[in-house]
Amino acid sequence: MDTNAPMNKALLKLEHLSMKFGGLVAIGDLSFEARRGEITALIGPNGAGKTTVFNCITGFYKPTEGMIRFTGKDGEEFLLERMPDFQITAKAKVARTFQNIRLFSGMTVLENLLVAQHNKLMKASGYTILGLLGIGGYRAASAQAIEQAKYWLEKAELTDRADDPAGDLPYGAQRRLEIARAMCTGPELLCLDEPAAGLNPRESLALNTLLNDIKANTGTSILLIEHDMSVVMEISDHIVVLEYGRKISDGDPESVRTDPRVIAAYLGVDDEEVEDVLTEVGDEEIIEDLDAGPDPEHGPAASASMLAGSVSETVEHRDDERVTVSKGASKAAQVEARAAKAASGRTGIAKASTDKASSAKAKGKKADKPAARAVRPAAKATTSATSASKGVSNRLAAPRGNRPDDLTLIKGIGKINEKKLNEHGIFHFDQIAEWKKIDVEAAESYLAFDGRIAREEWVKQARQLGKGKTAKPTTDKQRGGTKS
Ligand SMILES: Nc1ncnc2c1ncn2[C@@H]1O[C@H](COP(=O)(O)OP(=O)(O)OP(=O)(O)O)[C@@H](O)[C@H]1O
Repeated sequence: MDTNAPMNKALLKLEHLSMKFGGLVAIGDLSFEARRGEITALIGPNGAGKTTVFNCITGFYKPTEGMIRFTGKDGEEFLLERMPDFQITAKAKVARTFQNIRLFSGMTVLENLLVAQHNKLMKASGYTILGLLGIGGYRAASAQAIEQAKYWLEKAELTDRADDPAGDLPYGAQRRLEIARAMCTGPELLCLDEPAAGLNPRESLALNTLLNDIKANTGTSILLIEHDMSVVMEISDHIVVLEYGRKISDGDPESVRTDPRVIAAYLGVDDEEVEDVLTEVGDEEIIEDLDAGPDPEHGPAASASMLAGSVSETVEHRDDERVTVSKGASKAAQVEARAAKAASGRTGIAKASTDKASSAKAKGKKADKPAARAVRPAAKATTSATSASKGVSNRLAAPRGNRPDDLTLIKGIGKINEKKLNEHGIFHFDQIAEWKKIDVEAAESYLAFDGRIAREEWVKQARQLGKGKTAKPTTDKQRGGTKS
């Protein structure tokens, strides 16, 4: 692989990209670039449009507007939005992995890596039987393919499992195998869709090592969608943040993690992510202020952001569905509005936020939260609303024996979601372990998730955890019963 191509120059440039599904603007006027030799992360709350961006880059979707310019290492330019997906892989050398693992699970680990090089081998065979029998370049190409596979087996720490069926590997190892398989195609750009999803800390570390190794030694650039902030902040050179399909922040990890628009965009969506940002920023008062919702004096106007652009109040989604985005739903826009309003003498958003947080405290109450931010099809929302009104079927008034389980041991549940679950009468692993589809829908509704509980396999995790329970001290609130 060529590691001599000019580094830090734009390899991928998205220019005013938009993607609409019916009336739903999944991506709106998005521009950013990914530079050669760097790891660029694309982050944002659920439904922000990250996967849609990937699908446009890799040719799964044709964008409604805009350009995707890709400059190869020899200077050749490709307009990806005009190319069919197989050419994007073969000519521009863009490889990707998916949110859900897509390996040949019945094949061995090694076979998966060799199959990835099928196109290269077929080309070397000249598509003739003589070629396949070893005349011409096939033999050399096949030896090279094996070397390549061995190299990536080692890098992915999978040499010992080379002959095992891929489906038998632990989850984290399967993730690394997917990346190794993509690397066997010799990509210039590797697009990874949530590679750390469902990994334990040890597996996350192994993933970080692998990605850093790719960056340091191969010349392959990486575009990464990831919710795990420890991975994003640790390995990214450059982060682009989306909210409702608009770019709200773009910069290095340091500038992005302290950007109040970013913190705001994450609030109320995914408590783990919020907690991570909170920890990074270390200012509870800013968070309290952002969580307090729109400033009633200022009004939840359309975004004042040059970056975020306006958020439509109501958009249509295919013919039979309708999606509503609440007025003022963009929290990034709320932050900007407050920043603009900050009186003279205040030196920045942090000070403004602190002042407002103090005044909210002084009034002894917290402003209403803005309406739920998740954008989802009406049909689904209706089902969820029905389920939510019933609630989960096995809720309790209080934890049994005043000893709730530590639900944060379920990967995907942070302190905020645990609190919400407790408020809805869920305290124990066995309760979650028994959830049926309707219960999952009800829980998703009040946690404002869309498919995440199933994706993160909470029910399965709860079953396993139920076998070796971990209890934690009961709070007064929990002893006093629940709201639902
Ligand atoms: N094929 C499609 N048809 C209709 N709407 C779609 C389609 N694909 C995506 N969307 C909508 O576009 C919006 C952005 O979705 P997308 O999957 O890109 O978000 P995301 O940021 O990747 O979310 P997540 O983090 O949950 O994976 C969502 O409102 C989604 O419902």
